[in-house]
Amino acid sequence: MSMGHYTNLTDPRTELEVVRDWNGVDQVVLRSPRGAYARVSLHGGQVLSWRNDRGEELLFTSSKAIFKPPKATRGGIPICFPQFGNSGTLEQHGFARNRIWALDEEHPPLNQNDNNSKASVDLILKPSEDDLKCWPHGYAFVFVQYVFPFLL
Ligand SMILES: O=P(O)(O)OC[C@H]1O[C@@H](O)[C@H](O)[C@@H](O)[C@@H]1O
Repeated sequence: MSMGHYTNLTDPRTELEVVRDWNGVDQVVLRSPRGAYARVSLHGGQVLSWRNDRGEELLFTSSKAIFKPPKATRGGIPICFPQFGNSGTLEQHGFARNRIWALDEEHPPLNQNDNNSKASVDLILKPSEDDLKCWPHGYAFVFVQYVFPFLL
């Protein structure tokens, strides 16, 4: 699999790999030359870990987190869509946290003119028929680009 299609790495020293988690879901792992680290799961398109170059975890994950679909992971950076909390008729924080996202190969980088060293991960969620039945407001897809500025 060509990783270059999935991320916009402006620092060629950055290591990137796609690994499979214990549920068979892909995760994108980024490592900077100085040891900073990020892990993004395609389950929910969620950032699960972000560590600085001193190895310190910058994101909270609950000790009660359940890392198994269809339960959303409690912690990291979740994508709450199309509702937050119980503000609508859907499951808490919407269904996007419980879907398997895809790495987006087609979207052009949003930060094309920014020469700072960094890496980004592009993710896309396309609605299923069932999604459109329970949330019939019509949308083509949800696109998310995470930009990690630690890769210096
Ligand atoms: O427990 P979940 O579904 O992962 O949601 C995370 C948290 O989301 C918050 O919005 C709620 O106030 C918390 O009660 C909840 O624990």
